[in-house]
Amino acid sequence: MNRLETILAHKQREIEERLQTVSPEQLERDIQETLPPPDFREALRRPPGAPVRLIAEIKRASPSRGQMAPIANPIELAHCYQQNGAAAISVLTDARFFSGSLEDLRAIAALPHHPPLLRKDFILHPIQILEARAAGASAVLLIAACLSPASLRHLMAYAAELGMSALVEVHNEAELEQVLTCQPEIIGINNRNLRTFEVDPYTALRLLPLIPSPMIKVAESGIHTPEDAHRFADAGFDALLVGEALVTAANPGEKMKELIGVVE
Ligand SMILES: O=P(O)(O)OC[C@@H](O)[C@@H](O)c1c[nH]c2ccccc12
Repeated sequence: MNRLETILAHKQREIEERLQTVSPEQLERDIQETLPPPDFREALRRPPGAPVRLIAEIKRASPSRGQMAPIANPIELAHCYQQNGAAAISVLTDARFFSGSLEDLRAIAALPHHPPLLRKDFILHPIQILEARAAGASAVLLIAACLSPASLRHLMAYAAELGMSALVEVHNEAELEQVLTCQPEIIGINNRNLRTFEVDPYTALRLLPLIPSPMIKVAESGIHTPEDAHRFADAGFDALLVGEALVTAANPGEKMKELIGVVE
């Protein structure tokens, strides 16, 4: 099994357990009592001449890096991201491989005037989108490598029904071609191959010209230096998704300024 297959096998089991314990009706009632979440898509849109947007990620660990940062207080880190101009915050909610949780997301969603939150997980079933919305997320990640075109379309429609956005992630031309038939509003190009966890920073630059212009384009993974940020910003990406470089920085707020400060 490659790394992605191992993760997905585990995720299927986790979803089966969740379906035994959570009540969709209760989640729907909870949602009715909350305000609609802030608009993720609008937060990422970059008008001509404006600086590139930054999606700052809360990430403790990953299969490729192991434990990266303890992040004992995710609310404090989210607050720092908010103070330093994050357009949105990505919260890894997978526990087994990334040491995250839906609790992290819920706690951050309680911050006043927080930026839109993305549930970053391996989403295979609508219950995960319902849980994300109930926890306060504005958006979910949908990974083309994990989903058939039919299930991608179904999950995108369900997110829209709940007033949420979907960040649809691709890693190569074939995935992009499939995904474009579903007409997503936001496409993320992951420089990291989830089957091997290797990063090739040219992936996003190579695929960018193949994306029709009204779609919002996000470059993901392996962005560490101002030069990296500059390269993707100049190429025309609306937003950059950055995890490791921020969570391992001695001063994540300074690191954010360093990354977005260099782009005009
Ligand atoms: O830590 P990095 O290299 O800055 O990467 C962030 C983000 O792109 C990465 O966490 C990610 C992108 N797509 C994913 C899918 C699943 C898990 C994680 C990811």
